[in-house]
Amino acid sequence: MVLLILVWLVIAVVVARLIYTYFLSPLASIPNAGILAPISRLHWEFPTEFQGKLTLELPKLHKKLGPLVRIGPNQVSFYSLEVYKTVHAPNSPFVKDPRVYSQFVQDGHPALFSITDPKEHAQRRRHMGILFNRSKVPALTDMMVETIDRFSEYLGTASQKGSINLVPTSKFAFGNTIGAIDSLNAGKELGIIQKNDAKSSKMPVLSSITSSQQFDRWADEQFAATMDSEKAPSLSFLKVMANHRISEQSALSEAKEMLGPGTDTTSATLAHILYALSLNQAFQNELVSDLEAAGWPTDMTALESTPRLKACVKEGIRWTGAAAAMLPRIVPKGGYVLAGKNLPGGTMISSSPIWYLRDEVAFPDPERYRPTRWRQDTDESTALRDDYYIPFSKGASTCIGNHFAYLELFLAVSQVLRRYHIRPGDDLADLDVAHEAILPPRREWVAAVPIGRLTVRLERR
Ligand code: HEM
Repeated sequence: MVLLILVWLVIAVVVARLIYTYFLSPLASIPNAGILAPISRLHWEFPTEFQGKLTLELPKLHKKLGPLVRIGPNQVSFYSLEVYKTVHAPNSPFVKDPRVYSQFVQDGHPALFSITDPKEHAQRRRHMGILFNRSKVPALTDMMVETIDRFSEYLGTASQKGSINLVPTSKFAFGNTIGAIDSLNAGKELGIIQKNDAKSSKMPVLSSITSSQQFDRWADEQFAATMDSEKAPSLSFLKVMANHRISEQSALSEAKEMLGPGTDTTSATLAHILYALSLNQAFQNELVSDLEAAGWPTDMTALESTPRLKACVKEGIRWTGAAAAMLPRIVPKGGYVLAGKNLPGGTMISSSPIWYLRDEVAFPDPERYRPTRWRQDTDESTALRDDYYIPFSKGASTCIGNHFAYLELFLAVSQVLRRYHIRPGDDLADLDVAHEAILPPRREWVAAVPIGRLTVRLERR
């Protein structure tokens, strides 16, 4: 009898919860991503993300269902530039969701990316400006050129055997990044890389970060070497940070946290640009002529004043959409009206900046790599284009590395072109080499990962 009552009680609670979730909750009037999505994130959002399809599927659903889609009991996805501008405004009351961003904290010391308290975040950002502001980034030019030289040498050696697949250069795995940095420095690869690469076929960033003991050891060694004035490079991120009101421990956490957002993004973009250039020989030749005429500059002002190079890189950043993640924010206490719906305080809302980069009106044929779209004179259509170009997001947490990324990409594209003529890979030899590359199929987690190969052949000039 008691058991029967218990069973009925459980059923009553479940039914009451279902009635609340589907009919009475303030989110009930928002269309659902899937029939079971409002019950638990495990029913729709988590499995879709696990497969790397969340940011690929949601824009299709938004097209059918409108600017707001419920993806979990308390989670809403939005796709509207107007809403994006409100949520990511400079003094926005929508803060980063600590449940998500805390996953990126290293050693219990939150860094810029994972700090969720707005005041603490604003203060850290001011301090970090000493390295990342537009006026400071050019100081990194020599260091970047030196590293790019070694990277170009590596490409030359690798391509002696034939076509090379650029995906390992860009494949998203935190481990790959560390491996690339470390093998460039020491000429050897760390064991952690193989382990991470094996694990990172699913949800790469999580699996990689959790297997980070070896990484921590490696980072500590790098830190000790950097702080040792005899062994240290003349310009060092860690030293500058540690000498500017940021504790040594926080400086190390900043450096570690930055490896993901700061390297996978630019390496994926570079790989996509080189691939696209291999398929558009006419554009590549024109770009080389411009760079030759400008004397292969390495100065940032000269690089960004070379219109074809600027168009090449800007379109590469748009087309690659390397930072694919949804950026979860919390609706402030008291609730907020967005897209005509009153969302209660505490709701998690998110959107991916790369959706706006693929807007069909702002960027006709968004899947095509078309640098010329950045060379049109300013008019009404370019205003829309410029408004939708938000690869680095907007507001208080807009990417602090954007000038760094531009300089790195300007230098990497131009220095690789200086040494090599980029031809399509052998498997693409039948393709017309005068076409606009189409975005290769991919999966998207925190970063975008091409499913197939991006091959090119390099011929020394
Ligand atoms: C094509 C290259 C890049 C793209 C598309 C990109 C994109 C983004 C986006 C969309 C955000 C916002 C994330 C959020 O709100 O959660 C972000 C933040 C960030 N990015 Fe980048 N990024 C790039 C390169 C870089 C580089 C080169 C660095 C460092 C050297 C970097 C470091 C950071 C950091 C530290 C943040 C956190 C900023 C904050 O919360 O104040 N990124 N990036």
